[in-house]
Amino acid sequence: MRKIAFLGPEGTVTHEAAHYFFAGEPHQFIPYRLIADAVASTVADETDLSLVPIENTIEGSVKDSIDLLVHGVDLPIQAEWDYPSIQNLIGLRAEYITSSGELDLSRVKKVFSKDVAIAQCMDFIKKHLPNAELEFSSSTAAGVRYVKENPNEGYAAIGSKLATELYQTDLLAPNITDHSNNFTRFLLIGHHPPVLKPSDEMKTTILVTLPEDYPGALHQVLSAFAWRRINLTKIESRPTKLKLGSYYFYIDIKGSLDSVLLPGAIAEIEAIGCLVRVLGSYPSYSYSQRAVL
Ligand SMILES: O=C(O)C(=O)Cc1ccccc1
Repeated sequence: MRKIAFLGPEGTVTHEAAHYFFAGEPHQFIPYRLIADAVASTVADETDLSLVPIENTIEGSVKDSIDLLVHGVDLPIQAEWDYPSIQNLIGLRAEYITSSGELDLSRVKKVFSKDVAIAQCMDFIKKHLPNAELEFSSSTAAGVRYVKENPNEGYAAIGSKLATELYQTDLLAPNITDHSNNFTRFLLIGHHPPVLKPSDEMKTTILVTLPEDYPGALHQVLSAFAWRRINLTKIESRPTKLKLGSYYFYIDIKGSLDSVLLPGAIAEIEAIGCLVRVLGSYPSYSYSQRAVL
């Protein structure tokens, strides 16, 4: 049985996703206050693995997670999954029912949620919650729990159905995400992988630092992949934090490090003076491939 750390408290989107990915497996899921705390527990060997949200269809990268992988820790990526992150408006229904029995969301004074979740529901907030201040919480479930603990204040939260059930709150409006195909990609990181079924798709993630004063270096990096017809699925620059204008490139590549061409491409970019760190070479699973274990 693996111990898997996740952003808590119980009922976060990550927790819901963990239940889905590991359905039927007797793993122990352990909640942490921050993604950084979850990952630190894996570094300290208190947990075997961490499940971290890395990217979202609407909001883009979850920067805390990318920066942890880039700067904070040296844990290999073992797998990735796509999960539909459906957000809901959650609260205590009795606070919003009018004398004629209708739900009046204009009474919501404050809405609590994780920054990425709020960003996924901005259209709904603008249209249906005209009087609500926005307040960030450390996770969606932390917001739902807070709303439960503070009744009669006109508070509501954005979070998962699982959180609605766990904190005995009501679903004020289901599925309020701005686009119906809102997916979040999760990474499983750590040194002790569970047994995984093979996937048709493998990915490799590398971190590249360009040599200084080398005009066209990024072009050369990209062309090392291009002429070998290796597909890149993501490239993002993150500051090295060492000096202004200096960046790491976080690159997701379709294919395994064991494939014929990829080691050659990496050797070529190293030859021009780039530093390359491999963050992992791992199976990639779509939502429908849940039975991976
Ligand atoms: O706060 C949560 O519930 C999380 O797990 C982070 C998150 C938020 C929104 C989409 C995906 C993950």
